[in-house]
This record gives sequence, structure tokens and C-alpha cells, in this order.
Amino acid sequence: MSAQYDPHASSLAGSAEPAVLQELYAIRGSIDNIDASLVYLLAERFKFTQRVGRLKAEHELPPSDPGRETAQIARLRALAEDADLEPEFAAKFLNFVIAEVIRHHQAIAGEEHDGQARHDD
Ligand SMILES: C=C(O[C@@H]1C=C(C(=O)O)C=C[C@H]1O)C(=O)O
Repeated sequence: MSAQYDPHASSLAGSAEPAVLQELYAIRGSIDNIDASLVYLLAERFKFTQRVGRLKAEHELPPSDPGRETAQIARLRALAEDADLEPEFAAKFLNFVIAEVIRHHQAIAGEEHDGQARHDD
């Protein structure tokens, strides 16, 4: 955790009663915990997708898999509906993450290709 992080950083400090601010900070403590979990979860997801990227590059498979993506987006939309989360938001979020993963896979494939080209020299 960053040593400089101030959990009470706010532009609202002078605008509300101390009791209101106390409640706000308490709620924000949980928001902070969730945000930290999201970062750890995303980091772990990217570790796995990097493995997929290396596997695909080794076997000359394309970086993206549209069939898999369509199924995942449909699944996430349904989960979001059950969880009372905007399905459109869930789909946008997953698409955003997948686009980044595909960029990584393209980079890994490029490195693999460069490595092979050097090896063939
Ligand atoms: C991770 C993969 O590669 C890409 C990224 C995906 C993802 O981030 O979930 C899904 C499909 C692929 O377009 C995969 O094929 O499993």
C-alpha cells in the first residue's frame, strides 16, 4: 500500500458536518478495500492471459478468439443482470480488458517472431 495515501483526502472537508464526514470516510474505507481487490484480481487475470498469449505465440495461434469473446460477453451480461449491475457496463468493461489482452498477445507474438527470425539468421 502506498505510504502517501491519505484515506481522508477530500474536497468536501469544509462542506459537511463532522458526523457526515465520519460516515463518508467509513463507507470510503470499504470502497478502498474493493478497489484494492479489483487491482489484485486484474493483476492475477493478466498473469493468466499472458500465459495464454505465450501458448498462442508458441503454437502460432491468432491473438484474439472472437468466438470465446462472444460467449464471455453473453455470460457476463447475464451475471450482471443477476447482480443488479448494468449489463452494458459489464460488457464495456470486459471489452476494454480484452482489447488490452489482445494488444499484449500481439506484442508477445511479435517478440516470438523476432526471436525466431534471429534464430534463423
Ligand atoms: C485470453 C485469451 O485471449 C483473448 C482475450 C480474452 C480475454 O481476455 O478473456 C478472450 C479471448 C481472446 O480474444 C483467450 O483466448 O483465452
